[in-house]
Amino acid sequence: MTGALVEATGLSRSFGGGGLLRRPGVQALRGVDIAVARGEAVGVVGESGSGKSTLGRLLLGLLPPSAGTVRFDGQDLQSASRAEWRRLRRRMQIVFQDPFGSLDPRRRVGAQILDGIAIHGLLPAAKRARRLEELLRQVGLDPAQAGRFPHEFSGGQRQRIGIARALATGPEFLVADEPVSALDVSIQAQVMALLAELRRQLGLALLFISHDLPVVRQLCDRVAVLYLGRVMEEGPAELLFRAPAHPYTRALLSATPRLDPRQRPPRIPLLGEPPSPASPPSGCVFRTRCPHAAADCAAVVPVLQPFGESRRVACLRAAELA
Ligand SMILES: Nc1ncnc2c1ncn2[C@@H]1O[C@H](COP(=O)(O)OP(=O)(O)OP(=O)(O)O)[C@@H](O)[C@H]1O
Repeated sequence: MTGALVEATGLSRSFGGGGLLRRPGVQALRGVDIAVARGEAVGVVGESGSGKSTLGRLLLGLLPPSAGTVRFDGQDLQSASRAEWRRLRRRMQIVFQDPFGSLDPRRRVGAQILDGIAIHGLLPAAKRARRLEELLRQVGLDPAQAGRFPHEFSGGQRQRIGIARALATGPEFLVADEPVSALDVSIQAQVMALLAELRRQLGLALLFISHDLPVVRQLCDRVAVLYLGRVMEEGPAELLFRAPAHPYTRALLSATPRLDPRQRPPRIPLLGEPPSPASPPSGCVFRTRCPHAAADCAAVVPVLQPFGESRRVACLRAAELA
């Protein structure tokens, strides 16, 4: 892909194996080609063990590949000198799945957020407090909380701290490795909305690793489907989810009933819109979220953007009543 910020070609990675008993190793990635353009969000989906996290780490240069190359802004990570590597490193960051595990419980969060800035010597000490304040505001936290320890925050707040820490060095590329899967369902949407907003504001390129296919569909421009370390299918998110070409992608989507095109209910009119003439779905799959659950409304579904303030809720019953 021309103009890609991050581009991997023929990426393979194996773990272990060999030794006296010549045990076979694990081939985590096999000849993966993938590219992420500036400002683009690429989703990586696949079942557990398919190589998603390994791919993320290889793209960040946190793991060396067994074969293949990774280029960041045209620079080959493998052949970068120490000084070049340091300069590249601050331009790419990661948000981990487990915000608690990725924070040091004995250090105040403000100091941890500023780690990257200190390591890379990015700002004079006098300006760091100001930057910290800005970062905390950016992720929706109160700057007055900078002196607290990780255990004094909720799970969602801790993930916001992890995001602030990743943003501190002003990266252009962010790998988000299952960033919300360790969070309460009610909090997941807020953190996803934050990521989407930050990506828009900062023009971040994003590699978004997730099991949650609906979220990937909402957030990502393109999606790569991994299976046993190989990319089975890759393409624009909307197209891939609407008309998956590969049988494995179809199987993956079928395992997520909400996304299987054959099982998806017809489009539900938004509040105030006249009900669709198409036959309404027979049951409310989101009944717990439905404000009219007691009534016989057919469905309330998040339409197009199922998170944060951009959530659009539709309800046949409400449309009839409006
Ligand atoms: N450091 C390691 N040492 C040995 N094997 C590893 C290592 N890291 C990953 N693997 C193996 O490589 C394969 C791919 O792992 P990876 O974590 O990339 O998958 P994943 O798709 O991210 O899985 P999950 O969704 O469960 O996180 C797995 O079989 C895993 O056991």
